[in-house]
Amino acid sequence: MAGRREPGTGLSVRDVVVRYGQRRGHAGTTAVDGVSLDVAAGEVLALLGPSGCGKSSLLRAVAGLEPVAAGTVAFDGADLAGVPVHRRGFGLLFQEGQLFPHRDVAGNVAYGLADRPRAERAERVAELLALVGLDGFGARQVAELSGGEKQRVALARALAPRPRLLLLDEPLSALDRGLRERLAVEIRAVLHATRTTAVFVTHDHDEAFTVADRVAVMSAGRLAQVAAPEELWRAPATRQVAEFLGYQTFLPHDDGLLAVGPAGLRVVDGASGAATGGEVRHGVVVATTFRRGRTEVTVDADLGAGEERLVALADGGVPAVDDKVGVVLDPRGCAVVPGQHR
Ligand SMILES: Nc1ncnc2c1ncn2[C@@H]1O[C@H](COP(=O)(O)OP(=O)(O)OP(=O)(O)O)[C@@H](O)[C@H]1O
Repeated sequence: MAGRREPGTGLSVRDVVVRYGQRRGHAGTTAVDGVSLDVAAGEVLALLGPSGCGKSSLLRAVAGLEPVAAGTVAFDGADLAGVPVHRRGFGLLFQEGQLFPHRDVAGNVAYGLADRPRAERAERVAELLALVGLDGFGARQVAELSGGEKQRVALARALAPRPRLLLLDEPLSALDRGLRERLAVEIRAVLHATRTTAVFVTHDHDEAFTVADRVAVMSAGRLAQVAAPEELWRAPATRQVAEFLGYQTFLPHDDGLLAVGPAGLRVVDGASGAATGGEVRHGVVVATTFRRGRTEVTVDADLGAGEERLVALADGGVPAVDDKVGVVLDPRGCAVVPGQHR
């Protein structure tokens, strides 16, 4: 029934459309094109997709920052049409945490707690700072913080009033890669410890897989697939989703297409190649790169879809540029995209 609250059912997005620049004689841009999505209470959902696919527009529509041209956004069964941003009970966290420069760290975290008694406020601020790993930082000035510390403070500030939904828009993208990876793990831990329901927008699939219980892949304003990280990786629904996740090439397969992932190819010498039992293809080494404790070999090879430049993992020794090597598929790094043949 419209308007009735159903506690604990979480976020429900139905057939939502977001358009920009629509006026007489101009069709405008359709940024979100009929998206339906549910986020259960306590669940963390990542909205993943390439730049311009409409992730931020969808998040902003859920927040109430962008009008919905069609469809509904509801929380715990109550339609949010006409409910302004500050009345939704949602927390927001953006790329640049937008801390108040003239307040200290504690003052920033306490921002949403103005209506609480002083002692309770202080206790909650200390609790949140401990949770984000910034115990004792309360009196520090914002200007004295590193980029990662600022985002931790922004997270603590967003969580302090116990929002019923936390919306995060690329909160880590201004940070360097190592820090981003560490903070993604921390954010997941904090969201789970506080049982916060959250939607996390990112264009980085590793980040989405680290943070989220389920990942919604968006493409050109629509949802391409919604699944748990392992399932998405194991069974991408379309070639487009697989490409976006980093599957590097696609080969004919009885049930559709065989998607070859970044760990789906190995460079082998003759003996170990034969031992795998798989067909050994031939390739020529273009480059080798040592990354994350393993050697990635860039090879030109024909796996059956014409000669392509591919990345394979070195099983044994590191080959030299221009070496002719054997290349085998490793099924553990491959997935079948069902029903697609090109
Ligand atoms: N305020 C706006 N006015 C007009 N068009 C907009 C506006 N905001 C976004 N768009 C357009 O809507 C589409 C979706 O943009 P959106 O920012 O939602 O995508 P995104 O997936 O979040 O991309 P990014 O990761 O680059 O932020 C794009 O074509 C964009 O150019």
